[in-house]
Amino acid sequence: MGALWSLALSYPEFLVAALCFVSLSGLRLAVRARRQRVPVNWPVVGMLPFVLANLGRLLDATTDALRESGCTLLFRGPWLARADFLLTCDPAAVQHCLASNHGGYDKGRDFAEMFDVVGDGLLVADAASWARQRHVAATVFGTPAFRSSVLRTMARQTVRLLVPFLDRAAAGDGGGGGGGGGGVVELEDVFMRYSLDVSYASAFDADLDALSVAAADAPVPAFGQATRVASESALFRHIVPAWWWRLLRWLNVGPERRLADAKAALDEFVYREIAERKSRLAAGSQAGEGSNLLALYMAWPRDPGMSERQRDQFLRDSAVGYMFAAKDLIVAALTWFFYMLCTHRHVEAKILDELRSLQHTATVAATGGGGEHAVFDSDALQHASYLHAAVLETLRLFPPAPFEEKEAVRDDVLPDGTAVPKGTRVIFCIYAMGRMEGIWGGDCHEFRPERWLSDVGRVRHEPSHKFAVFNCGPRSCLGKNLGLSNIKIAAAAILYNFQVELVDGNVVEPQNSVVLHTKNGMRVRIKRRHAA
Ligand code: HEM
Repeated sequence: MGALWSLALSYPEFLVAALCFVSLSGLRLAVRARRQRVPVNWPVVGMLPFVLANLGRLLDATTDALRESGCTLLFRGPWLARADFLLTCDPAAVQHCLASNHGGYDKGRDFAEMFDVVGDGLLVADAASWARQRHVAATVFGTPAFRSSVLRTMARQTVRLLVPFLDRAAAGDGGGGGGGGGGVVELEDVFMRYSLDVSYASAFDADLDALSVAAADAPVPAFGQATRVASESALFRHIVPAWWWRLLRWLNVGPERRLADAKAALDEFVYREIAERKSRLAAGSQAGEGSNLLALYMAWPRDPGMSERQRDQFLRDSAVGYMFAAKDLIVAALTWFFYMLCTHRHVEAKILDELRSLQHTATVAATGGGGEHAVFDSDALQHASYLHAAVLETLRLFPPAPFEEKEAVRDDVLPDGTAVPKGTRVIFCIYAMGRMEGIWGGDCHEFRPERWLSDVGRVRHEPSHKFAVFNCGPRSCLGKNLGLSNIKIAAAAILYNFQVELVDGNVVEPQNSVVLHTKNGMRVRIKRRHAA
């Protein structure tokens, strides 16, 4: 060091030249960073400045970067942070990694650690453990009694909770007040409570009533909030270097503390529920029977190699995984669906026409307070093709799970020739896929349900490597049809009976999370739709 310093002092022109070189390189990178949308790879910090500079619009900035890089780019994290990953929105890569070469890609131990709130459950399992759990889940989800019980639960919670809650809000009692008739509600919060009530009842066969009129002003139960907190923390763990969030976890501060509290809330609740059922079963009651998720999992023959503790943990991980899979994604889908309808009134009008033509199939339900409302169940909505198309179009632009992630278990090459060394994390940006001209055409940014309809008005099928919202290949979503039914049942009930208008000044934008929640919620005015 001393020798270098004396050399620099003896030959100052070297020092000046070195300084000029460093400054010019820095300047060149800075100009490139400003001009182009592809992230610049800075010395030491890698592409982290791109993330920090775009924190307010991470998904759109990532989409722009992918568009400019031809759909695939290598994201460089800070030096020594082991945070490099391959980012892609190329349907051929999706097909290759998630379907045809599925065995070459795992979720990976890093992912399981980042998403440890679901324990060793299906959502993070790999290899033999995944195959075993997938088999159990596919059997449970495929049980006709389970499916019809979940569909009944969706319609029941819509009639007894969602519609009365909004009816009360429309009468001006929904909190938030304000002029213009009707009442103001935060719609994403309403969906969070509703979806909690649906998934809770289908998992545990008990009513939580988080959306009851009586609970309107109470905070969402800790159990319900926990899944959302965990999703935000999972993204945080993806963005910052692993040593950083591990340190925060060790210190139990910041987002890691919130995550620990969320996990404790989930554990306390689910383990208590399991213990109660077990003791009722031991006492000879039929409490463990039924077609709810926990009962079906408890009835599954126990693996002889499993201890009682491991069995309880398996039940806990399965129930928590179900709440993750089934709850927050529906909330995000419903919220963005109503955002799209509020900003595309002509689509709303077409759905209403369709629902009116199906009016004879609706069930009329009393909402208390002397009011009556029409509600459609999943059978009644079988023929609502335009509604279905509008839901798919929302999911294309606002996929509830905006990213999918895998790790290469061996060296591989993507169809476009990109080399994937063993251990590389590959992140599929599903959000960007919905906004690529090369995939959906020049009008890909438009909300146009018609793109999903054939000439005779039938819903068009799109291959899952192009529309990967429910994943693609052997790990595809097991609850796709149930999820779509839930969205349509809730959406039809709301649309048919109420007008929903965005409250002025409420900017609705995506939050940085592994689930596409909104950043600040969505405040809307609810009015009764007298003309219905
Ligand atoms: C709009 C609603 C939904 C969307 C967009 C959605 C999307 C997805 C996606 C992207 C995955 C892959 C996750 C991964 O591997 O990282 C997945 C998996 C899964 N989903 Fe869904 N889902 C929805 C609703 C549901 C519902 C309602 C259920 C249950 C009733 C459900 C059950 C599952 C299960 C069990 C898996 C795990 C499959 C496996 O790893 O083998 N999903 N879903």
